[in-house]
Amino acid sequence: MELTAIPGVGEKTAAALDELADPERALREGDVAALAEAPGISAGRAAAIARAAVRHEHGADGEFLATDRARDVHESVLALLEERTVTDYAARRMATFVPTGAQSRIEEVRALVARATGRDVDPATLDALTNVEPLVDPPPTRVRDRCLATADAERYAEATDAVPELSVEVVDDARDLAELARSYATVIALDETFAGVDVTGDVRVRPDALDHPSEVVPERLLSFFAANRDSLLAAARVHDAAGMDPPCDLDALRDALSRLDDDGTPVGDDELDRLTTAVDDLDAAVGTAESVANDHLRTAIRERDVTIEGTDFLSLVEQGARVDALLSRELADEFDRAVEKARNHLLDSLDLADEADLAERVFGGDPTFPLEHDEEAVSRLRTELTAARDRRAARLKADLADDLGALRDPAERLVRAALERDVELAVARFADDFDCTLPTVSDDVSGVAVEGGRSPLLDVSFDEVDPVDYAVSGVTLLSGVNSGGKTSTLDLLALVTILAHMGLPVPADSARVERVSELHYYAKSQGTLDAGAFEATLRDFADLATGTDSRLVLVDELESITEPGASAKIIAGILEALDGGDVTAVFVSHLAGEIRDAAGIDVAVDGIEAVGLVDGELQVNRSPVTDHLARSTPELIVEKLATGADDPDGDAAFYGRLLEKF
Ligand SMILES: Nc1ncnc2c1ncn2[C@@H]1O[C@H](COP(=O)(O)OP(=O)(O)OP(=O)(O)O)[C@@H](O)[C@H]1O
Repeated sequence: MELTAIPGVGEKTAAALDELADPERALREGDVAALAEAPGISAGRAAAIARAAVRHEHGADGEFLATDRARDVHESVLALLEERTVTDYAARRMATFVPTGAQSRIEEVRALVARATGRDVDPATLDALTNVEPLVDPPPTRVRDRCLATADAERYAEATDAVPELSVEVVDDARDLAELARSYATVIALDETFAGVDVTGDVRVRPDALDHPSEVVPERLLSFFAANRDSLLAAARVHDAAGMDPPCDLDALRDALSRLDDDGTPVGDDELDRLTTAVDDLDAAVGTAESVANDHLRTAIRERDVTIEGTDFLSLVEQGARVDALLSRELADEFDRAVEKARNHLLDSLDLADEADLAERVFGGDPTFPLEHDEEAVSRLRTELTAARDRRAARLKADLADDLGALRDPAERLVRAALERDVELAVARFADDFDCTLPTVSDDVSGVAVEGGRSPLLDVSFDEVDPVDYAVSGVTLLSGVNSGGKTSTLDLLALVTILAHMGLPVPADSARVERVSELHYYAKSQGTLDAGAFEATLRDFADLATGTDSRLVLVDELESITEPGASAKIIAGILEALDGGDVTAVFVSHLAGEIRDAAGIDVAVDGIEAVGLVDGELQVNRSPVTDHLARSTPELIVEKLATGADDPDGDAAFYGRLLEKF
């Protein structure tokens, strides 16, 4: 797909979208989360791009929603759908459901609806969905124990880009490599020319390293899974709860994730835990072991009677001979026992079975009091333990990355499927909550016909909405009492038409909708317009009258834009212009009779009829009666007064004369 061919996508946006791994897939599937990952593209903009891409792909670049009121009704529909989503992703994805006149797009969404309405909306799935989010790529973290090395400037730039986690060093020869091997635990040489060089240290020659970044930096894969763990586990739960076929073995995924902590370090390995604790606690354990030994010696010395020969005593006094000699002679056994206690403490407390030889060298030597550890032996032990810990961690990372590598693509699919399920469940809930059915949308239908239509956009609760039957085609005036439901009927027609062209089910027992390419819905003006606004409105209608696309036109009380006499003539003229075109037009008006009289064509007039006044309240039949000019509210009130009047020469005569005027 040529990205700049999508309306609204310029060179800059196209370049930003090109940064994505698979922009075409994201556009095709309306994956707004993926689109919003492109640099500088906000979530709102991503939705607008996805909408434009959908229309473009189906050859429907024109705007179906031609007026503000039409766009408002669409927004209200989206709000009802969004309210029924669990994830932000699905809420944003709803914005890609646009009405179009393109049959292929309508069919595409209807296929989704067919899948969705068969779904069981169970609480466990909805609950699991709360933690599903689109996967994120965490920013690269610096890895300091490894580096890449190359003698080639181009490879250097390539490596810096491909593996930002590692520092890339320029080397000229084996000597440089050897130098690096002293600073890094592992050096990965990228040039074939280094194959076979003999250098001390862990130097690997991997000319293909940049093609396998997860082998060079398994940390990348591990931090990806660590960062997305909650979402992946939740997506796995969604699959289980909803009985979906997962793209990978979920137990294997759970097992691999349980071996990873939040910063991407492998966990759950006893040997790594042992080595890590041993390194961390070494100094403290040596100190305690020393105290154990010295406590033993102190007690032994305190309890011992020492007999000292005269010569020894003299030598002590005269030559300052050390007491150690005495210790060695008199307390050799106790010293040995103290050393053993210290060694055992060190071995036991740090669990050093494998490093016993090195550990034992920490205590020993000539008897002294207090007993002191051998710092050099401690340092050797520390070096050995640290190296073993790092080797173990590296191996575990490599093993875990190996297991997770195979799960990387399935993980994407797992989360995407769960998020798409949220979209489907929201549609299913919408259809269920408002008793919807899939309408017929076809070129063979003329106009719109709704049976048992109940608009969820009314200002009364859905349970209290009276079902409306109405079929209309061609150019029609809709008359009726005040507050009878004329505007609500236009809203219902607009709602059904928009939903039908989105491919979605409609809140009615049944509906047949002509496939059109534009909806023009004009809301009632809030009062008489000034000359400029009046002129602008007439120009709008001139465009509408001269347009050639198939259209549904809904207009609410256009007469309120100017004085009644002029309005009737203007509306009659507009209806004449629309008549005979590829248009279904419904004009709500209180001047239906006057307009019909002024029009040079036969204009159909339907009416919402008040069946009477009960306790001052109008009783209304909400379904317009075809070919019927409904009586107005004033007429009904005058009629009521005439019926109730009792003085034939007084009020009854007056109301009677008034009534005759209607
Ligand atoms: N199908 C319906 N079921 C229940 N209540 C309805 C229905 N249609 C309309 N109403 C109620 O009637 C009220 C008035 O409806 P609406 O504004 O559509 O009448 P109207 O004929 O356009 O009035 P006006 O002539 O004053 O413009 C609505 O606010 C709603 O409360």
